[in-house]
Amino acid sequence: MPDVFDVIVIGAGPAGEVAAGRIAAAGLSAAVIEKELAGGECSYWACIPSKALLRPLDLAGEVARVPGLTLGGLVVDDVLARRDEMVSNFDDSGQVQWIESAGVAFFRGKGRLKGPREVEVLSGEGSSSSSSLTLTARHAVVVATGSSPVIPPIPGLAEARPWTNREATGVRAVPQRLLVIGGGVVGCEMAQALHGLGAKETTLVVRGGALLERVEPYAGEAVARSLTEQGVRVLMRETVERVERPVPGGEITVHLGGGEILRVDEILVATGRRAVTADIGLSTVGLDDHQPVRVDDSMRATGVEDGWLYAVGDVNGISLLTHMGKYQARVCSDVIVARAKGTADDLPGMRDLADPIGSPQVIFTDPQVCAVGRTEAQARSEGFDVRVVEYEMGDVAGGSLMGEGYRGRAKAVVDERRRALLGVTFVAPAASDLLHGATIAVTAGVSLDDLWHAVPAFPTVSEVWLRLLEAYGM
Ligand SMILES: Cc1cc2nc3c(=O)[nH]c(=O)nc-3n(C[C@H](O)[C@H](O)[C@H](O)COP(=O)(O)OP(=O)(O)OC[C@H]3O[C@@H](n4cnc5c(N)ncnc54)[C@H](O)[C@@H]3O)c2cc1C
Ligand SMILES: NC(=O)c1ccc[n+]([C@@H]2O[C@H](COP(=O)([O-])OP(=O)(O)OC[C@H]3O[C@@H](n4cnc5c(N)ncnc54)[C@H](O)[C@@H]3O)[C@@H](O)[C@H]2O)c1
Repeated sequence: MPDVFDVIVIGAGPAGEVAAGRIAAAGLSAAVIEKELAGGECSYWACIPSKALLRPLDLAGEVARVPGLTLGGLVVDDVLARRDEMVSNFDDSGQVQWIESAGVAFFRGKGRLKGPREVEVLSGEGSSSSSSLTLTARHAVVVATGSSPVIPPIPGLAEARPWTNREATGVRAVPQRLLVIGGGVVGCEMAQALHGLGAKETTLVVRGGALLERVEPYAGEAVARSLTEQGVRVLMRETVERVERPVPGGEITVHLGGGEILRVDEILVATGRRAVTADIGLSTVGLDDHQPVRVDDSMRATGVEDGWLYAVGDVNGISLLTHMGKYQARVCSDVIVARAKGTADDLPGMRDLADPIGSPQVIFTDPQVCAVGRTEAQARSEGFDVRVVEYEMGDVAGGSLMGEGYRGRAKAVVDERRRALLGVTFVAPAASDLLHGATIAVTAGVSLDDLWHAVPAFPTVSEVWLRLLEAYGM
């Protein structure tokens, strides 16, 4: 295997894989270094397993709304077996095969910058068979090392060996009594999944007054209501003060700030994630290794002489979402290839225009929260001339056909000056596929006058688009 490549990518998660594959497809030589499993957090411990656990619960909700259908019992072992299949039983040989078939050299080991354009690959660290080699990049190094969970400094918590997203998505035996700390996306999705799979006593401790703080407030309220109806105990404005687990693996005693004492079998910590920047040698090239790697809109790291370093995905801290990391990787690869070949590096696809608009996201709770662009509060704080329209999704014919008790709400944030959308949110069961229409409208700045001619089919839930325009006064 050569040790000089045009481009070296550190981390083979979704962002790193896409970057390496696209660079090789454009004719440059590329290497990717992975210390765990090719496919990254997303494939084995995040998006894929969490959605595999949530899917049957989603479907159960759908079936329960339609008279004439009876739901059979949920067979938890089969759900877990399907999850295992979806994560390829934690075997990444298929992904490695894809990487190699794309013409990318794959190195298993820990990648660490040694200086400008030089990356050390450490294999078998700590073992007697440890080895290291140094790779050199002719043009660029791309950091795609992702993120890791933050464990808050609560006395006794780290010693109690709490679950993170890894143990939660990889669950083998569902705990009867579960405490979830954090009311963000992971907290809400995993509280729903684990409660639905048998964690009868699930308590969600939220330090603020709302769930899902980054989306429209009504979305967090709808999810809080629904979790409560499902039997999850949602404690707002509550904190965990202290934790005791005297016997490893045994019962945990949790002291809450409000004075209550809970006894649980497991704690899931879902209090956000931190960019993986420590111990990857950023300080050897003059960068802070405690912060996300700051990049410009071509994904090039700022403050590095000669501009040979790039960062895509969670590690740059812009949007912690797989599809956005992969989009950034496409932008970054095309820019690197253009700069290497000396061709124009400012063509339309070569800048990150999507992140500043507000990345699309689906939160797979029941109801689902599907949002793109700015919330009303963001738009107002940025000084836009805002008008808001809302519509009850159960009131469109397609909505009522979804079943009894189907409820949902759509909200559009309009920029009055352009008569175009700044943001759209749908909060309803099974609404995920409505989102891309909104993403196109918001990203392309389609005017409401043009949207009027995009006639939604009857009787689908997408008729809510027409109702929103009518509510606006069209
Ligand atoms: C529970 C959960 C559910 C989620 N669900 C969704 C979802 O439904 N949709 C969505 O869009 N996003 C979701 N996300 C977010 C998504 O998982 C991340 O945004 C995505 O994984 C980021 O991709 P990445 O390639 O930047 O990083 P990662 O997926 O973290 O991959 C980084 C890779 O780099 C490797 N690496 C790190 N350091 C080194 C090193 N020094 N040398 C070599 N290799 C290294 C790691 O081993 C890893 O394989 C979820 C996250 C969680 C926690
Ligand atoms: N469906 C999806 O798209 C999906 C699913 C899961 C995760 N993700 C991504 O993964 C990222 C991480 O998710 P997350 O839920 O871990 O982070 P988050 O930032 O979404 O939520 C963290 C929550 O923990 C709370 N918190 C922080 N510190 C705390 C403390 N010390 N004590 C109590 N509460 C505390 C915050 O107030 C917040 O509510 C998100 O940015 C999200 O984009 C996406």
